[in-house]
Amino acid sequence: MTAPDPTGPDPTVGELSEGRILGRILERIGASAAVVGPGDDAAVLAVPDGRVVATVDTLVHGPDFRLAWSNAFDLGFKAAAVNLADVAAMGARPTALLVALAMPDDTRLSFVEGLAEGLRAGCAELAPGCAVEGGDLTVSATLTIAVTALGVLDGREPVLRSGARVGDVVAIAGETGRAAAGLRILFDRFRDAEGVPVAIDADALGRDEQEAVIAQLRPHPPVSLGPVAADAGATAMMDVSDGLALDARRMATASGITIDLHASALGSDLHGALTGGEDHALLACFPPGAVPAGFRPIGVVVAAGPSPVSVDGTPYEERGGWDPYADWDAGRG
Ligand SMILES: Nc1ncnc2c1ncn2[C@@H]1O[C@H](COP(=O)(O)OP(=O)(O)O)[C@@H](O)[C@H]1O
Ligand SMILES: Cc1ncc(C[n+]2csc(CCOP(=O)(O)OP(=O)(O)O)c2C)c(N)n1
Ligand SMILES: [Mg+2]
Repeated sequence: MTAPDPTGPDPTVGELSEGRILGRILERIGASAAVVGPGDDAAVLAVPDGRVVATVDTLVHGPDFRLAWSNAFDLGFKAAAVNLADVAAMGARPTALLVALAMPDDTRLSFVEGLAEGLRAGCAELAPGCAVEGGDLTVSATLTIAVTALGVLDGREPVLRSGARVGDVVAIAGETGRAAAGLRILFDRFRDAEGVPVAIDADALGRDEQEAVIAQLRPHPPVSLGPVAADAGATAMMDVSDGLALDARRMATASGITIDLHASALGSDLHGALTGGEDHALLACFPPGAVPAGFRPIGVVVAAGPSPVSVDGTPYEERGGWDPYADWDAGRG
């Protein structure tokens, strides 16, 4: 038990000390799985086969989330999920997160606690055995959550974007377009006359709409299927963060082939499935007959054609996904 804060039940971080905020975080992130966990100058992690998988993704208030729509728990969960998906997409098992938090000084302590709880829940649900093993705290005008994720390959070879071969089956695990449908609902329905985001009224949404909004705010990528795909012989893999067409183009370009997607495998909203990001589905290529349970075929790898991605043989020429520099409207709210 910590002593009550002298400043009242829910002080702002600006009324507290770094040590006190850190104490509240450490109480909530769960047990360390590291050789040395949080609290020293750095964490010490075991590396069973001598290789570390390492990635970082940042959530910034404005282009990545709005505080009217995301609560602290969901933000923590999402910050974990987007990074765990990148580790999984290498065929690896996530082992540790390092979390850098830059917060405005009027951020409530309860918000920091919610973030820590969301990070813990994201690890527990998506990558059991992975935990927050360290991080950093600082003050900033813009709330920013930068998560570094580390993972191990357990003797597997990493699955790169560049290994797809002509004749492979293109398959996906997870959703396509759901999170983007949720984001569209938020922008269309939960802003005021000036376009400023307002609180979500869940009762105003049908069940499918609620699920799409949850997919946006608290995505559940199929993290455990990354190693499964690697073990099944995946030749190439990546997570779909920006949009299927855009990310498939990155894979096709890296591999020097064309990915031909089958429209009939992508559901009734083809445009949404091709362009919607943030589901963090795992897109992978497998030799014919090797697609493991949890993945569904959505296309084939063909020889490099006029465009890196085609749909039912027709070159796909739109950008097909999110670009933070081109697409952010500069709003925060
Ligand atoms: N500032 C940077 N410095 C060095 N490498 C970077 C930087 N930003 C991105 N990268 C690398 O470029 C690649 C693509 O990045 P990104 O589009 O963020 O991938 P992802 O969608 O998997 O997060 C990754 O290998 C990433 O590590
Ligand atoms: C308020 C808000 N505006 C816009 C978006 C859309 N958006 C933000 S990040 C993103 C895609 C992934 O982000 P990026 O930084 O490119 O992650 P990475 O590809 O590095 O994983 C999308 C579609 C959003 N989620 N929330
Ligand atoms: Mg990234």
